[in-house]
Amino acid sequence: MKQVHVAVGVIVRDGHIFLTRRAEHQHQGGKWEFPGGKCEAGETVQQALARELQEELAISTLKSEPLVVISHDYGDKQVKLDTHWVTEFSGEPASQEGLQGRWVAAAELAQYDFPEANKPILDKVLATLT
Ligand SMILES: Nc1nc2c([nH]c(=O)n2[C@H]2C[C@H](O)[C@@H](COP(=O)(O)OP(=O)(O)OP(=O)(O)O)O2)c(=O)[nH]1
Ligand SMILES: [Mg+2]
Repeated sequence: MKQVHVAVGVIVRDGHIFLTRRAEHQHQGGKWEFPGGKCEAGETVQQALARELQEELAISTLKSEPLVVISHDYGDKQVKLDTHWVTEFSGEPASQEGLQGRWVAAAELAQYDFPEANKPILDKVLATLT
């Protein structure tokens, strides 16, 4: 099965992370996630990240750096989560697609239900911010 390459942004400001909630009809629906989406043909992961954050949250990414890359097999779908810190951006994140979105304190991230593949991302984020 083909692996889906996903650009994922951990948007951080003042010890808080911006989370969005996946729509019920989507893969891993209802779970909280770090914003992002699939890389399109011919795009670098940074370009895909900037495009997705513009589309989903209407922010412009000014500075990002690699955090971790995770390959995970959900059985029905194989994903590669190419995860980046987003440390500088312009605009105020606002969920554009009718989805829920909110700033969450790092110490409260563990209370949220994330997709299975996110575990190592959470561990790294918590190790860095708490
Ligand atoms: N953006 C994002 N995706 C994640 C995370 N964790 C995780 O397993 N994923 C998976 C869910 C999806 O299969 C894929 C994200 O692609 P996407 O945001 O374009 O998802 P999508 O639902 O539009 O994809 P599709 O149904 O059209 O195939 O990566 C996460 O933290 N953020
Ligand atoms: Mg998405």
